[in-house]
Amino acid sequence: MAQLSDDCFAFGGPLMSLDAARDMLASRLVAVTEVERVALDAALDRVLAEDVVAGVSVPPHDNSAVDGYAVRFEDLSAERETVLPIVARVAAGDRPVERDPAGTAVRIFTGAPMPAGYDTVMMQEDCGEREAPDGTRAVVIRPGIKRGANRREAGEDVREDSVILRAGRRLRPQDVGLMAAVGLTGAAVRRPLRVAVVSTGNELEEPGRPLGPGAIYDANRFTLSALVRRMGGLVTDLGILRDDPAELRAALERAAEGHDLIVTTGGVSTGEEDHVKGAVESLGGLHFWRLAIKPGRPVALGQVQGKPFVGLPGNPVAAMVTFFCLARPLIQHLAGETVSEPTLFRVRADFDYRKKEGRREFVRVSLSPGADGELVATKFARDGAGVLSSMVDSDGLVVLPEDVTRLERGGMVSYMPFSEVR
Ligand SMILES: Nc1nc2c(c(=O)[nH]1)N[C@H]1C(S)=C(S)[C@@H](COP(=O)(O)OP(=O)(O)OC[C@H]3O[C@@H](n4cnc5c(N)ncnc54)[C@H](O)[C@@H]3O)O[C@H]1N2
Ligand code: MOO
Repeated sequence: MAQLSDDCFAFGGPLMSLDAARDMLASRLVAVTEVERVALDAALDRVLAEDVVAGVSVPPHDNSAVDGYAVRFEDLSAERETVLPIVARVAAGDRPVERDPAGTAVRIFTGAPMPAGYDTVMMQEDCGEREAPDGTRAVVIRPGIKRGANRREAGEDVREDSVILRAGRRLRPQDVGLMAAVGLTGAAVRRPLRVAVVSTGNELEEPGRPLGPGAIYDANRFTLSALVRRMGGLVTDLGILRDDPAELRAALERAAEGHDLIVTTGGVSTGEEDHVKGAVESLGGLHFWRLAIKPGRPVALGQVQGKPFVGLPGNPVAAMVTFFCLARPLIQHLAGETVSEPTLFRVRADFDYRKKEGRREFVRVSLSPGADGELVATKFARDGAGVLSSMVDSDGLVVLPEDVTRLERGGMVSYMPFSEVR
C-alpha cells in the first residue's frame, strides 16, 4: 500500500525536484493488483506477473533457412564445381531424414529439419541440377559457399529454460507471439488497476448540457480517463464534484471502496475554494507537493481510507504534464508494471527560450524535417497551462532540464514524443 508519510515539502516550502518525487514513489509504492491467468488472446497490453521461462528451444531443431540442397561442407571442392547425387528430399514438417551423408546432397526446403550429418545448405538459385545417364539426379555446386551457410541452429531464437519475458512487462504483440512460439497457451498477469477519476470545481459543466454564466465544460476528466485506459487501467467515471467539503468528503470515501487509486483534477492550489486537499486530509493523509516543473507545479498525493490518492492541477495542460511525470509512474508501481522512463530523442530547436534555473520545463512543440534528415522542433505559439489545443496541435514536449537557463535557436534539445507516454 501507498505510504506517503511526513510532508517535508509542504506548501510554501521548497519546490520538489521531479527526480526526488519519483524516487519517493518508488520507495513507498508496491503493486496492489492480484495475479490472474489469461489466455494468450487476452494477454495483449496486460502486465506480466511472473517471469516467463521457455520450456522448449526455438527453433527446436536445426533447419534450413532457404529452399535448396543440404550438403556436407567437407564434400565441397574449394576450387572446382562439385557434383553430388541427390539422395533424399525433406520439406518443412517432414521427419528428419537419416542416412549416410558422405558424398551426397539432400533436396531441402525452408524450415525443413536439417538431415543429420549435413551442415550447409546451398540456395537453389546458386546451383544447378542435372540428370545422370542412370536417371538419378545430382546437384552442381560452384565453389565459394561458407561452412554452415543457410542453416538455422536449434535454439538460435530462444534457448530452452531461458527467461524470455520479465515480470512487470506490459505485453506487446510480439511478446504474445513469443509465448506462443514456446508453446504456452496463456500467461500470469496482474488484474487491471481500478481507478476512480473525478473532476472538481463549481465552474465545471458536463459536456452536452447548456453552459451557464461562468461555466466551462469539463475536459480533464475525459483526458485523464483516456490516459488511464491507455495504461491498461479500468476507469470508473465519478463525474464532477462541487467545491463543497461535505460532498467531496462523501464522494471520496465512496470512491475508496472498490478502487485501487483515486485521481482528481482541480482544487489543489492555494485558493479558499480548493477543498479537495481538506477532504483527503480528513479521510487519511495528504502530502502536498510543489513540483519544480512547468507547467504543473501543484500536485497532491495522499491516502483516502488507505487507498492512494493523486490530485492533479486543474489547468488542462498542467493536468496532462503532471499525469505524465507523476501519475504515470505511480500507476505503473501500483499496477505491478516496471516503471519505464520515456525515451527522449535529440532534435534541433528552432526557437529561443529563457527559463528559471532549478525547474524542469516542458515545451509543447511540433516536429518537421529539417536539413540533412534531422528533425526540427517548432514551439507552439501560446504557453498557457489552460490552452489544451496546444497539446492537440503538438507532437510532443521538449524537456529542458533544471540546470538550463537559456536555449538559443538552433541548439539541440531532448524531445519526448507523446507516443512515449501515450
Ligand atoms: N495564488 C495562487 N494561485 C494559483 C497557484 C499558486 O501557486 N498560487 N498555482 C496556479 C497553478 S500553477 C495551477 S496549475 C492552478 C492549479 O489550481 P487547481 O488545481 O486548484 O485548479 P483549479 O483552480 O480548480 O483550476 C485551475 C484552472 O483550470 C480549470 N479547470 C479545472 N478543472 C478543469 C477541468 N476538469 N476541465 C477543464 N478545465 C478545468 C479551471 O477552470 C481553472 O481555470 O492554480 C493556479 N493558481
Ligand atoms: O500547474 Mo500550473 O499549470 O504550472 O499553471
